[in-house]
Amino acid sequence: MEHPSRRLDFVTIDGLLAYGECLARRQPSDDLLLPALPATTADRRRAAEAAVEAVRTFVHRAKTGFEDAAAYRAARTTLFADHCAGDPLVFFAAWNTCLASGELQPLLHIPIKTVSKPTHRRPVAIVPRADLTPQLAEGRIVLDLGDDRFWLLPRDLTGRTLLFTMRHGVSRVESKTHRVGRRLMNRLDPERGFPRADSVGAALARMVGVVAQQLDFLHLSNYLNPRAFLHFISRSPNTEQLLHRVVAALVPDSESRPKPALEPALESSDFGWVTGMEKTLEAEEAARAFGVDVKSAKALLKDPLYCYPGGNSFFDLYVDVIDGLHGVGRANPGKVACLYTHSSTLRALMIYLDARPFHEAFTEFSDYKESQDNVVLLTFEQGRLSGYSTAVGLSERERIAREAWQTVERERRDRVALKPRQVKRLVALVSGGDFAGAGAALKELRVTGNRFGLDVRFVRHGFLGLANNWIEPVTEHHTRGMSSLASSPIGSSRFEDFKDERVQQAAMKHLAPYLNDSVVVVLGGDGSLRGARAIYENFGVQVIGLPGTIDNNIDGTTSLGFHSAVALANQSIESLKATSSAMGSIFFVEVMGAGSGHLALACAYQARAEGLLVNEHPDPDAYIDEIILGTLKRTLGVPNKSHLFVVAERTPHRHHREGGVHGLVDHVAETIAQWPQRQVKADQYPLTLATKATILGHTLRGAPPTPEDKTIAQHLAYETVRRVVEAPETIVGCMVAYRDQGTIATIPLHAVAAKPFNWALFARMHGSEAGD
Ligand SMILES: Nc1ncnc2c1ncn2[C@@H]1O[C@H](COP(=O)(O)OP(=O)(O)OP(=O)(O)O)[C@@H](O)[C@H]1O
Ligand SMILES: O=P(O)(O)OC[C@H]1O[C@](O)(CO)[C@@H](O)[C@@H]1O
Repeated sequence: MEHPSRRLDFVTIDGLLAYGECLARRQPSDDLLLPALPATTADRRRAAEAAVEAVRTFVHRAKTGFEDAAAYRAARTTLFADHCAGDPLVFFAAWNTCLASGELQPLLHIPIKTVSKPTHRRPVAIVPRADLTPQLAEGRIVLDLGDDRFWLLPRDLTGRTLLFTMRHGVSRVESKTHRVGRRLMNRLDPERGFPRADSVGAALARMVGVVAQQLDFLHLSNYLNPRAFLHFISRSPNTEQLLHRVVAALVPDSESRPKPALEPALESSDFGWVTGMEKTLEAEEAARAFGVDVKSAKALLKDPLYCYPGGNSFFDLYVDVIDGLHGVGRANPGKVACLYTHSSTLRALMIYLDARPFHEAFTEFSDYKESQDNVVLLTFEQGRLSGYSTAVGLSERERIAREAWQTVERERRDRVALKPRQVKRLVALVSGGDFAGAGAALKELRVTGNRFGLDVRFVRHGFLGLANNWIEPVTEHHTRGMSSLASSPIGSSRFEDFKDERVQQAAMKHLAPYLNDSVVVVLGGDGSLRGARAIYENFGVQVIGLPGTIDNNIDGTTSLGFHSAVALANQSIESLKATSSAMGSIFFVEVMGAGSGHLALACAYQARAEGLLVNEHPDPDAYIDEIILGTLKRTLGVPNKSHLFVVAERTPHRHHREGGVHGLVDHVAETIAQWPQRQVKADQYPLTLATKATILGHTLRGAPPTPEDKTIAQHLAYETVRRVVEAPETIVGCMVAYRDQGTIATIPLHAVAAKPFNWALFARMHGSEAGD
């Protein structure tokens, strides 16, 4: 993520004041509740400059966290009233000046109870067919929603709340093109809004009806009685209009309309003086005020911490929504609550429910608009909100992704030429960075392959070997002792030319004799699996991929080499911890993983390292200053305490252009030397604290294979051979994945994706996980 101070260096107090004052002079209309125009203050500039310091203090104080959203709001109100003289423009200028210099970033991580994302797995509400396991279904009602998705409902509502969260659909002023927000009394569009609201109601009624039948059938008491539902709306008329349409569908014969309650958490964003403006006009106005192009101006307006003139930021709304919905859940146990709200509320909810950190999820859901999900189904249980999904069809994004997937998956199957028991030969190669366990996999491919009557060949040095025709027959004698060998006994390579289709074409000449009755097994990381996919899709080679990379960055599987790399790293880490605790020294251990921090996290977690610097971190400089130096400030000098930090290769920071441990050691040593506690007093002889870096680098790729890696390798290889012989249509064109407890699954090569970083574990390591 680019640092805000670089993107927003055009933002100045003068620019902010000029822009804010210009907007504050807009003529209000009847349906807009714009903030009052502040009195003209000659000293507004000076007041804003002074308030910048107060914003900094606010951010500093915020880092210690807040009990709830109300406490956060109160602190913000004090900042506004006491340090900005209650002038929204002074607040606007001071706040956004700090935003532009990057000083507000820590707010995205402040612990606010009930708003911090839980680090535990959430109870899921809606799951795709592929993920529906007996464990998930246990004790739940499983309802088929169509489209291969299932809704898991509790068998009774004791201690739980069901929340049906709906947005208004299409209103007269559309949030796609305009800043709508809580200050504009918006109504449903008569032509498009009413039918949309009716379809939301019909879909909900259908689902409620189906569940009720199932509850009847299961002899469970029906807690889905629409007459007993609670209804909550915002102040905007369109939410009440939606409520009436939905209730008409849920209880068609009802005489009396339910009385909804106003719920503040359902209010939309506060856009202050921008309310009602066209978004393009807003961006043009900002571009003019700051003297930049529209694209640059949008970078400011789209920032989640950007505070609208006279209004709030998206982050403020997020805090209110998440805290407020927990409140609704807590206050109504055993009930079903229908919540009628706005797109920004649902966006906040999606971001919260997504497992990724706020800033990543914020980007993912940035295009959350009219055409997307209309109903979010939630269960509040054990103090937490559960997973989500749509009830009215799929969201636009989901549908597109799903259709594309189905088409490609059909094409994968169409390309499988092998029939059961037709395969006669198996050709294997290892590609990309080498890894432990390759030997064990190759040996098992040879042994099981021969047992199933296959002629087995190995290619030396990966795709490079294909291009050079280094394909060799293999016998028992070649693989003797191979399973315990480190790295790849048949070599590997990075061969960038293979991305060129002409080079692939040339390699095909050498594979020609194998095209009819053979399977090619590619062992390697994500890049190698892309190479495998290329020859499958471009030339119809019958390919199977096996995951092998110390990075362990492929989703849905453990990759070969990972466990061995962690085991070897652990030996060095434990040695360094021992000497650290004896000598009081500080150690930074750099492990590989320039593109992904899974290896670094695993090494750091099992060794109980003091901290972990990875590429995925949104702000490594802040991590160095706050966590690494902060920890050392507390722990240096504690008797027998070790000080060891794991650093992923090339993690960028401002102390060296190569990142990683480079420059870090000097920076830490120099900073520590300045600390008062390190100043030597007369007659004192403190321990000399060395600060050192150890780069484990390629040693981890050549790690000896652990029993775990050898076992995984054998499972993967055995299943590869068995399935390609017996049911090739289930495995050709796929990566064979190793799941927990020895389960083997296949993932189409076109669906191989990056493994998300385990932020939950990261948070737990730092003692900052939320929850009970
Ligand atoms: N898009 C592609 N098309 C064809 N071949 C590719 C493609 N991407 C990668 N390859 C081939 O796979 C090789 C290995 O890829 P890469 O260097 O990304 O390593 P990797 O398999 O991801 O392993 P590691 O995790 O160790 O980096 C490349 O050198 C190239 O030969
Ligand atoms: O030294 P090389 O071969 O360029 O590879 C370095 C990369 O390979 C990996 O070790 C994966 O094999 C990455 O962690 C690392 O960034």
